[in-house]
Amino acid sequence: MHSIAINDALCYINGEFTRASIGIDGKRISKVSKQELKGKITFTGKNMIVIPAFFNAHTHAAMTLLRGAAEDLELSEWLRNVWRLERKMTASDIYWGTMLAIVEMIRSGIAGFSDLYIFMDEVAKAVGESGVRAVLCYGMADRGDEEKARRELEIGEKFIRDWNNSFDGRITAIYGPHAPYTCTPDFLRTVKERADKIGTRIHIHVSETQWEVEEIKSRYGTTPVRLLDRIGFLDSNVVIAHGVWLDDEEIEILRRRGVSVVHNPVSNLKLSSGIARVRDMLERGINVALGSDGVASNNSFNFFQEMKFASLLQKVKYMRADAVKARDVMDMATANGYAAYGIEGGRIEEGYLADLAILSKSPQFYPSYNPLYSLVYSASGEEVQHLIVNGEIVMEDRVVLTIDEEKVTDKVEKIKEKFTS
Ligand SMILES: N[C@@H](CCSC[C@H]1O[C@@H](n2cnc3c(=O)[nH]cnc32)[C@H](O)[C@@H]1O)C(=O)O
Ligand SMILES: [Zn+2]
Repeated sequence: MHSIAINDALCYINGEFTRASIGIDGKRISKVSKQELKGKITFTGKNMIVIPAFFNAHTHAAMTLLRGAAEDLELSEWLRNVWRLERKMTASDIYWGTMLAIVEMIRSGIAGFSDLYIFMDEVAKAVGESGVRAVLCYGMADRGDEEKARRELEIGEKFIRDWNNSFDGRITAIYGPHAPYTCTPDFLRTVKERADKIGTRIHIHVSETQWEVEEIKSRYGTTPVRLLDRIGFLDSNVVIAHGVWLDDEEIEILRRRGVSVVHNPVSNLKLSSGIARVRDMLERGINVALGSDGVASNNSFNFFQEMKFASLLQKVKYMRADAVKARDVMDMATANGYAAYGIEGGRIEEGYLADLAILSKSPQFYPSYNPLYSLVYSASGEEVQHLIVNGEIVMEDRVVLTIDEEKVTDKVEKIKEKFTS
């Protein structure tokens, strides 16, 4: 008798859909079988599709608060606006903004996310209460000020001490230096040394825009990835967001160092940053995950949309329909995100964490040649019926069990007023 049994469903296993039953005990998948399984709670239904839940590998969850506040601007202009508004944010605002993000993510089949932001204690509380998984870091920027460097590092490290591995292992707390243009090489070197000492990962924005590449060249005489490599920053404990403007040699450096890259196609389009060389990276064996970025530059957490954009963009970038296939983006959205942060999830396999999304077929899933193509190219997101995270049901029949949605949207609407005055 398993605590949860999912019977006779079309399951995404090793890149294809096969009929199987899944048994869950504690926080892990304990059985994947062709036979029917017994469970205290069971899910059955001939049209059920089960996938490893998505992992949103780069976001700033509470930026839901600024969704729609700075529109049709490129990154540096957008950031100037955003940074002015972020100064008005309080700890409590961040809590409610994050809760809204989590509601949307759960409804889109996302079980876990990586967040780099401010007032991270509030983000951790929201993650704890809502039952999802997260890799969290306080976004640090020294901006060439030694005193600020010290303060930022202190906040970042206190956060790691307070929250790493909390809530039954659902939270992983890591280092989050913002970017090479807001952090000095000295600061980044210190962060890397500290991270190595305690064996912690690092998440950072790198090579997002052409402006960044030019800025780093004029300051340090080299490109962002080369700069990071020169200071000994890059290895398999580092996850970079974006990586839009990489040359061949930089891609080779990332491969050699085992760095993971998070692709954020919609945000990169919306801020007119560019289209990353995802095919080249995947072909060379780089672990590429998928992210929404903050929804002030997206403007929603819809991982089906994110997958579709990721695949379609690469097809025209390379003028090859097979540049990035449906299976590639499914893996980017699931297994690769977990792998980037060293979390044993993202696969329907015995021993893996039980983070699973159960979907039903919507009309646009018919006729059903192969659910993989329906998921990547036709889904709206409404197909996600139930979400299981760490072996617990957090959404059932599209009702998020852990969060009062109306309270959250009311609060956020009130908070918005201070940004418009
Ligand atoms: N503690 C830092 C703030 C860094 S937090 C992370 C920051 O990343 C910003 N951000 C959000 N999306 C992006 C992006 O796509 N590229 C670069 N920065 C972003 C976000 O607005 C937030 O201010 C300080 O003292 O300035
Ligand atoms: Zn970002």
